[in-house]
Amino acid sequence: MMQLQQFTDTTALNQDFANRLLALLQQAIDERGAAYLVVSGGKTPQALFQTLSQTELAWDKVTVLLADDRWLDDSQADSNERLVKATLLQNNAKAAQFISLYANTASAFDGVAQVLPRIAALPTFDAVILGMGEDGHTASLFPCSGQIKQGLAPDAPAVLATEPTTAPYQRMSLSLPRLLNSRLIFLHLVGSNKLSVLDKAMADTDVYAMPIRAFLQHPVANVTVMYTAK
Ligand SMILES: O=C1O[C@H](COP(=O)(O)O)[C@@H](O)[C@H](O)[C@H]1O
Repeated sequence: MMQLQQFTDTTALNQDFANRLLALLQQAIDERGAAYLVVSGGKTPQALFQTLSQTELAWDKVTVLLADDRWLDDSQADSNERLVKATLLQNNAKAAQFISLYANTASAFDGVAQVLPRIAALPTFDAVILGMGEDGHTASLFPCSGQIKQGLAPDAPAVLATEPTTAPYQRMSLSLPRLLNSRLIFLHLVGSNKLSVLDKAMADTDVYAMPIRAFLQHPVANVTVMYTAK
């Protein structure tokens, strides 16, 4: 199931999105003394992260982790961890805990044994913010990868290594069932090309061709799409 929220521009979207996230995180802190926020990397969320980092919240009670990362250490420009540290974990949000999806092993496949225990025992997330590529990938669940059936399986482990053939770097990605284990799921889209991809995703049901469908068309999960054209 999917609900589309459209905004006039990124400023309006980011303000509304930050307010929604704050309310969710505050509710989680009030109810269980801790909150869990899963974010995506790439270009789309950078301005949202900067807005969020300045908000008033007991950030020391918030744990932040990525939905996926490229198999790069955080000194590398394309590391999602580097992006989150430079934009979200700043200002007030500097106090948040961060769980890395990276380990210093030669390949992501070798790193799974180290990363899996960090994620597998976490409770239900409070909010997951997904991104989407133009091929319909989300997190690092790529349609072109040999691991896509494993990543979308209902009994998949919490994390898996993936190797896209149409994008650079091996990846570490949370799986479909681990990402679905969240109180709320958002899909963050900026640009009319992403709206066209969303339309294509809603027009068919083959999840292996466009993995974002597994979230948008899930029979129980409710995904809120936060969209602006510019
Ligand atoms: O490779 C990735 O791509 C997606 C989409 O990125 P964007 O630059 O189009 O916003 C992102 O959600 C994911 O975290 C990232 O690793």
